[in-house]
Amino acid sequence: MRSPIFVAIDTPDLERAKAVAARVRNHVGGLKLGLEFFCANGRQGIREMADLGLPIFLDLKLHDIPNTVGKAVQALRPLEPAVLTVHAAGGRAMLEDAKAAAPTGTKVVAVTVLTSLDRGDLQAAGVPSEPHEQVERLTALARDAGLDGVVCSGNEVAAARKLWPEGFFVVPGVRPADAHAGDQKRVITPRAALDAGASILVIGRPITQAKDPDVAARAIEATL
Ligand SMILES: O=C(O)c1cc(=O)[nH]c(=O)n1[C@@H]1O[C@H](COP(=O)(O)O)[C@@H](O)[C@H]1O
Repeated sequence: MRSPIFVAIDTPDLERAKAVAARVRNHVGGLKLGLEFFCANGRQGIREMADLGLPIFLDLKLHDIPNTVGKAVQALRPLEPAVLTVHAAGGRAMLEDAKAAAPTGTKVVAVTVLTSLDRGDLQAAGVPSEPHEQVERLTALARDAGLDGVVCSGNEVAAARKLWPEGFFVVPGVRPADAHAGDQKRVITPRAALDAGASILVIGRPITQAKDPDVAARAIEATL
């Protein structure tokens, strides 16, 4: 079976991205490319990474009015990513337009509450809820809008899956027991995330910043 690990290749440097991906390709299930990579390398860069033969998770976290997001997703159609992200907070109409514009084979998933945020950050933004309440609320919104799944932390994925048993659950903020959390506030180990119901795990720095990314990916895989 393919590994549930999608490695987050967060770099603007195409050659470095290719080198890291080539090192870890046998121990991960796919490549996640985000804003940093896309702003520097665009659609051509995504195509070059797709040539390595692994599924591509295009993490652009689109969040705008429905028309703009729908047109942006249309512009991305030729890339046929395996997974594409939008922000659930964009609202139901935006989520529906994103899904309608995506290729049939693309899973459109909605980011609920970023794993870098905690209760205090939500309060400061005017959201008077605990992260898990807000994740549940936005998971129900994404489900009702016809999306394929959501992104949430491993702390909430069990509750979110209860609301949406057939949903596709992406869990970032994943840290092996001895790793630094860095800017992530809601973290979980890879094993615990899978046990709680994650469909795939997004793991970046614990692999990409390791002295040997392949060894790091293998060590994480061995814990699953
Ligand atoms: O959508 C995401 O992938 C995402 C959502 C979220 O809530 N938190 C989050 O960290 N991510 C992404 O997951 C990756 C995490 O990277 P590391 O913290 O280095 O493992 C980054 O590429 C983030 O952009």
